[in-house]
Amino acid sequence: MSRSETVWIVDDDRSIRWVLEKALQQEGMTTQSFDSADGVLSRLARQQPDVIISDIRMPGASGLELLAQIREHYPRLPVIIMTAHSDLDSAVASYQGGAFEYLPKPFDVDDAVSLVKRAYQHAQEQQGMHTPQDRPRTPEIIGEAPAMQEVFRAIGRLSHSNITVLINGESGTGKELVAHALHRHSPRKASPFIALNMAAIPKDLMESELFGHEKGAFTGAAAQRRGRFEQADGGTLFLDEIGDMPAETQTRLLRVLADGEFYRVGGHTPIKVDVRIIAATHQDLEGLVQAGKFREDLFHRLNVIRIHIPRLADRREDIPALANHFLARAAQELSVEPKVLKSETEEYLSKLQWPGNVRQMENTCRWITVMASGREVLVEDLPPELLNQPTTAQPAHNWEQALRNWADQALARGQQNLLDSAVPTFERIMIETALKHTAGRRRDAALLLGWGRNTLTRKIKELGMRIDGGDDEEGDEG
Ligand SMILES: Nc1ncnc2c1ncn2[C@@H]1O[C@H](COP(=O)(O)OP(=O)(O)OP(=O)(O)O)[C@@H](O)[C@H]1O
Repeated sequence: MSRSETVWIVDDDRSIRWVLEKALQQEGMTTQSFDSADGVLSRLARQQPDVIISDIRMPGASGLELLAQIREHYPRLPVIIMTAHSDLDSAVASYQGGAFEYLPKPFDVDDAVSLVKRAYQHAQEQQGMHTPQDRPRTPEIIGEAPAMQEVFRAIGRLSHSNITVLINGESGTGKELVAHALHRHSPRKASPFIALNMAAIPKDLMESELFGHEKGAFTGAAAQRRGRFEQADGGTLFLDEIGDMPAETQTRLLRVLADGEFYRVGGHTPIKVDVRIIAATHQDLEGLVQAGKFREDLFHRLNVIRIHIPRLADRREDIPALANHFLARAAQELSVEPKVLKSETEEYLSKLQWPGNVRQMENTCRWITVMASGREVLVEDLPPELLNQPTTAQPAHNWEQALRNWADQALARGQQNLLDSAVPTFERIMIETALKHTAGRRRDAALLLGWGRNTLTRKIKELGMRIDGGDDEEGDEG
């Protein structure tokens, strides 16, 4: 680097400022310290550093307010937010507010220094002053919907652990993005994140892909090769579409997870690795276990923490933000001006089913960027396949899926005795609906439900339901 990088340190705690100053200066960086965000805001108008590292809680403007101002006025200036360990909400907020990274306190000084260096390098790459390095920045995850907030919370909660995670969600919902975020926000972030899609690898190459092979191990093995496990040593191995893993490989994987060591194909020396596994699937793994297609013991080893990524149709409120994000990205890729959605178009897009989830949305935005004629995108400008689609018309069995999602999330939250609340709710809804259809006549409603009248009366009582008026038959109770 031809000139020394300038880093601004913002913290009301003098000892933290001091520690950071010393460490960064030792690495040849120029530092300037501030004891409040207010000081920084007034200074920024005149001068900008290369990187800012800021605490959240300070007298006056908070670090998050500072972050918001910087994002708005100096979007290229990377900000690292320091947060107290326990303060998960701030961690998530800083991440969503566009912080380059957040640094949990207390931190390791070396980590802080390497983070500052990465932030600097990233900003340089963004400005095209350096050729991109091998670590492409994972795009931020967009998600205001409650179900996505739940996902962010999980990422925050797991950010100090190396625990195995199983990610569930339909194809294109963002499983790989979340896996990558889990890695980036983990103690292993400085080590590799290696992704491998089980569905994309021919069955007979899978073992060598995962574990590597020795020279001459099989026809075509002309040289020794390190497998993905070795490449991911110290870091994270993301096994996508784990449900597609062949039975023999499952057995092998289970052994590796138990022993922490393996042999390359054709090899005789055990190789020790330290790898965190994140697996993902769009399939119902429990179902595969029951059908004998997935090893139960492997399932339990992977299913330590489960994160469910909702379908795009279950987080419609995020659709406009996602669409605008992808339009901006497509415009950047193609070096054209970004298209702008008319509000009717946004609304129309928000009502579609999106069976291909976020990936379909991303592809649609590329299509629009190339194909739409004007700068403003009208409904007519959308790809033809989106124009003749049922919109929010819910398929009749959607409630089953909704129920499934509900149960999945309740269990993921550690809830127990699910049926205690689910069954009465179910019965109450059925009874209310039937009574509505019969204008409150219990005898008829019982018939519609397929219960005897006494059963219905008993249920109404047990459920503590207050049924007002319309009951013409109280007298003939048997
Ligand atoms: N919430 C989000 N915000 C921004 N981009 C997203 C979001 N979710 C997904 N994407 C983008 O959508 C695309 C699909 O996501 P990803 O590959 O992570 O999905 P997936 O569930 O792993 O898909 P598959 O199961 O088909 O492998 C990616 O380009 C990803 O960057």
